[in-house]
Amino acid sequence: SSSLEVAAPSLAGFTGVALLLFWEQLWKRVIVTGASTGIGEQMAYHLARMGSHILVTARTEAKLQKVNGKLSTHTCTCIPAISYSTLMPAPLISGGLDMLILNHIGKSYFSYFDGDVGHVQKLLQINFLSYVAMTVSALPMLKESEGSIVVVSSMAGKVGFPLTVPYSATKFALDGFFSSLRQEFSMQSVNVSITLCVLGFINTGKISPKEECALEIIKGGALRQREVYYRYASTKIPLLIRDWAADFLDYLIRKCYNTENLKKN
Ligand SMILES: NC(=O)C1=CN([C@@H]2O[C@H](COP(=O)(O)OP(=O)(O)OC[C@H]3O[C@@H](n4cnc5c(N)ncnc54)[C@H](OP(=O)(O)O)[C@@H]3O)[C@@H](O)[C@H]2O)C=CC1
Ligand SMILES: C[C@H](CCC(=O)NCC(=O)O)[C@H]1CC[C@H]2[C@@H]3C(=O)C[C@@H]4C[C@H](O)CC[C@]4(C)[C@H]3CC[C@]12C
Repeated sequence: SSSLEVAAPSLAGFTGVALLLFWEQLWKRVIVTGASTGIGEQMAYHLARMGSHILVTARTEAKLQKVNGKLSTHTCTCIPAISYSTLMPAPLISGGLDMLILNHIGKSYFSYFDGDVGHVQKLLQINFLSYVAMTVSALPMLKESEGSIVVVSSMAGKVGFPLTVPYSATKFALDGFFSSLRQEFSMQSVNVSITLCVLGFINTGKISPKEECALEIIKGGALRQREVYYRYASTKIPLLIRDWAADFLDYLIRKCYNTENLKKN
């Protein structure tokens, strides 16, 4: 179909071709959270081109409506963050769910940890607990479809980067929860895949564009990969160093930061 043709140039290689061939059978009904901007928005566009039925969520209705306008026939729903623990948009999807892409994040700061426990708690609610709640609500449908959960995380959820303490804590929590859950799925023969996406810094330029990143996430989820690394070399290599020489990696990371103008706590 024309939608698949649009996606084709970016999906090079064997896995890309295989993915395109089985797309229709694999998963069509997808929820993308935090899809009003950034990587989530780009995932919505890719999925729409591939013919998926998508439900996008975010707090700001106006931004979502703009995205929805570009998606034409697809569903757009505004889910406020506060409702995440209790409300799941799943009932809005009639006929089931094939893939849940958990991507949204709350606002944090890029500075030394300021000791604000309330902020850590709030961020855990948005970046972690809401992911848990949505997973629990979606699980019956995902079990039924033998579908996939895709969790968007970060290098800051694998390595201790400075200046992102609350954010990093929420991303490490995701790894713990979903890695453990993956083990239990396997032990109980639950055929729902869990893909954790480890992203480096994404920008709008040529080095790590959000459009390409979004496609890599979708590909990894559809192929039921355990983890996605984007970009591969610049995320995977530091993680290999971490496993053998953690102090050395910490030192290399610190060397990249200019903290002269930062206020110490
Ligand atoms: N950009 C980067 O360099 C990197 C990003 N990542 C990860 O990629 C994912 C997407 O990041 P990115 O595209 O930069 O994010 P954006 O900041 O562009 O988008 C965040 C999305 O989450 C929504 N959101 C914001 N606050 C809340 C809230 N309180 N409750 C619910 N939704 C909220 C926003 O919409 P609204 O405000 O309307 O609610 C928006 O749709 C995240 O998981 C992030 O950790 C990982 C590594 C690097
Ligand atoms: C600087 C980190 C990336 C180091 C790295 O792996 N480089 C190789 C590559 O990028 O390919 C960044 C890894 C995660 C980033 C943070 C993040 O996850 C979310 C926020 C995004 C926001 O747009 C900027 C601030 C962030 C906290 C961002 C900061 C940079 C990272 C720590």
